[in-house]
Amino acid sequence: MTTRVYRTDERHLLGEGEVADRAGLAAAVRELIEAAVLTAAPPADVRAATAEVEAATARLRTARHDLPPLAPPEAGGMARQLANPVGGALNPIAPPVAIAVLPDGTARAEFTLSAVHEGPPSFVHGGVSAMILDQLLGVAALANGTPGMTARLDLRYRRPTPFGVPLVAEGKASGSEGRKTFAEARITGPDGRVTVEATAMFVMPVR
Ligand SMILES: CCCCCCCC/C=C\CCCCCCCC(=O)SCCNC(=O)CCNC(=O)[C@H](O)C(C)(C)COP(=O)(O)OP(=O)(O)OC[C@H]1O[C@@H](n2cnc3c(N)ncnc32)[C@H](O)[C@@H]1OP(=O)(O)O
Repeated sequence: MTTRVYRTDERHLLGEGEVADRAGLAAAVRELIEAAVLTAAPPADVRAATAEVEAATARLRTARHDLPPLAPPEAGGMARQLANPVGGALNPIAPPVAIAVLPDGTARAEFTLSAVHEGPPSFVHGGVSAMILDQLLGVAALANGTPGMTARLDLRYRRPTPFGVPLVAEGKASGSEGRKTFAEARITGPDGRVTVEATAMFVMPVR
């Protein structure tokens, strides 16, 4: 099987106004997802809401692209991915994780997860923590000037990660050798204790 990789110039680029509209849609659908998981409305209301959601989906499907759109590059950069499943403003399934890069190259995000991210009862699903750390480590590798594809991601779940409270994820590149970049990161709970630690290796593929 070969997968076609689309070039950036084949992708639809959104203007700033469209980005704001689409981010608004994604935020509303994110609320819908939480409402769908947690609703205690009577069955007739659930069925009526289902019909309304189906109507909205049909309306949006009247015209579609094959792949998520991108935002135009900022000065001299690459076209920006806005529908990434970790923190992408246009992607309703993305948990609300906005990653900033600090002057020393640390990638950092403060975020609060919710009941829709539950794995073990009352705690965050380990795959959700892994997804967030993979992205944060990838941003740290990029900030180091040595981006790549995740080749290894090693996780140590030290304590259960709570939802509904502010969490901090931080990570940084620790070195690189040729096409390989190493990085480490962690998620910390509101009590300052680490819940998950991760190390990763990114490899820049040979084209
Ligand atoms: C096209 C652009 C690429 C980069 C773009 C980055 C943009 C960043 C932008 C924004 C930041 C966003 C952040 C994103 C974060 C999320 C990232 C993901 O989720 S990535 C999806 C999950 N990962 C995969 O699907 C990888 C699948 N695997 C592969 O494609 C290949 O295996 C790959 C590229 C990882 C390596 O393939 P080879 O053919 O280049 O590797 P060989 O030449 O065999 O190895 C090179 C060296 O690396 C070691 N190596 C390779 N893979 C290894 C592994 N899995 N474990 C240990 N060592 C490995 C080898 O032993 C070798 O080491 P020796 O030079 O001999 O010392």
